[in-house]
Amino acid sequence: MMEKFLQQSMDTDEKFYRFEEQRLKIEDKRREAEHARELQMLQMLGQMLAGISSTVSQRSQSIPTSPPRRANHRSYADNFNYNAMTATLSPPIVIERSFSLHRTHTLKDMENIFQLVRNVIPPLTGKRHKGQDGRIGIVGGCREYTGAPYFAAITALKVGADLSHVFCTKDAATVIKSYSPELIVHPVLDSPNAIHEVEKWLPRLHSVVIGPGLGRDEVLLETAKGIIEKSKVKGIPIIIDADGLWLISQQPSLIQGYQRAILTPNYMEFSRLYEAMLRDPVDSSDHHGCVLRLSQAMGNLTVVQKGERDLISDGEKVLVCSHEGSSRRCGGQGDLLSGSLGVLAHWAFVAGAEKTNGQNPFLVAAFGACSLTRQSNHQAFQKFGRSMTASDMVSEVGTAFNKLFET
Ligand SMILES: NC(=O)C1=CN([C@@H]2O[C@H](COP(=O)(O)OP(=O)(O)OC[C@H]3O[C@@H](n4cnc5c(N)ncnc54)[C@H](OP(=O)(O)O)[C@@H]3O)[C@@H](O)[C@H]2O)[C@@H](O)CC1
Ligand SMILES: Nc1ncnc2c1ncn2[C@@H]1O[C@H](COP(=O)(O)OP(=O)(O)OP(=O)(O)O)[C@@H](O)[C@H]1O
Repeated sequence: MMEKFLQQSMDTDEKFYRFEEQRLKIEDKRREAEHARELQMLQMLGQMLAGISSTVSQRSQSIPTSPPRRANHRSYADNFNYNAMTATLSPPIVIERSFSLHRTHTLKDMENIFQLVRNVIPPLTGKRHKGQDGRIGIVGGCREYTGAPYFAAITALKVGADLSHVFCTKDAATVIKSYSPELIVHPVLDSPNAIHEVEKWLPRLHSVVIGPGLGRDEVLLETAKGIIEKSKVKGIPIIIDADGLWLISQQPSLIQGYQRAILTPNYMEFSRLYEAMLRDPVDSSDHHGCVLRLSQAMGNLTVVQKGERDLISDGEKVLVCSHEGSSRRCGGQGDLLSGSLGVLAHWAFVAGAEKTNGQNPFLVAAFGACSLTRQSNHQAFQKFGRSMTASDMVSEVGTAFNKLFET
């Protein structure tokens, strides 16, 4: 009976998406025209600012704050034609410095980054339709672990995604559905043509989070590998967490150099990856250097090293998120982080260079997700103390988000 229910639910989804695809095409055309207008205005603005920027640029060249920009940095915004805009506008010097946080960072620097996060959040207006603010896919959930994909997927919705899909094994699907009617659950990961089953959905997804509750079964890891490869071909932002990171530590080339990927290792996962890539143990006296080096070794993709302070690097800069959380370390906190990052990575990616002041959107997204996770932790701990669990944190996501980004 449950299978029949799941089939019906998939059929309904299928129908909905056919209609939605039509609507999206129309909406895309409208947005393209809008972007062209914006671009024209920005080019005019760029010309006006050209005189001022050349003076500031000359001054900034004497300040050795960060390594040179990656040659392909602009590719983040290619889809949206922002490369023309960044070529016209001068580099955002002030924010550039505030991002160079490997030595010192002030409250003002932090506020600048918070502001960039606020910039990428899509406004709530009556003009948008279901799906536009984010369709996120979570790949994970097996017989042992059903909580992790649930936490990630529900957090994505609470942050503001419109639709959250979980791709899990058959065993896990009914359980995850029973936690929440809000989630769309696909019991496909252990089916014979699992990769194809997930691939069908990829054109409709804005980002994928791979790993929460995936487990380490060889067949499932092979499927995850196939999904990563298909997602890369489509240029979808990929967040890799938990057992997804186990896979990457075995086969780093799978994601190496794909700069639309964000890795979110905890202490153990970081050590595994670092040793696999750098052939050295982690230097516990130089956390900043280690996260920077790992990102570089992976081809400058974004690495979020979770811990007492979250360190975020794209191989050029290191951001530190030490927003107050709590001393409670219940399982599932990393799943909230990866789920929220799924949404924020999409928002930052499509927001365009002017909203992130030309900075790597995934750094901005990661800083937002870390702050949000820690704020949710802090609020839940205030209420529940030692009995606080990840579900209590999920209940705080909405108010934490408002407090950080909408006040
Ligand atoms: N409700 C659910 O369904 C949940 C399911 N989850 C899912 O579980 C799966 C496995 O994930 P994982 O994190 O347990 O595996 P892994 O990385 O091998 O760590 C294992 C060992 O590493 C150590 N260790 C960890 N942190 C450390 C630190 N900071 N500092 C020092 N040591 C540290 C620690 O070792 P110990 O202290 O026991 O010696 C720990 O036992 C994965 O799919 C995940 O998504 C979770 O999301 C939770 C909620
Ligand atoms: N020692 C700490 N002090 C304060 N906050 C921490 C500490 N360690 C982790 N955190 C917070 O918890 C978040 C998740 O980190 P954690 O190391 O628990 O991930 P994880 O092990 O992958 O989680 P999960 O249990 O979901 O697998 C971090 O982003 C950070 O906000």
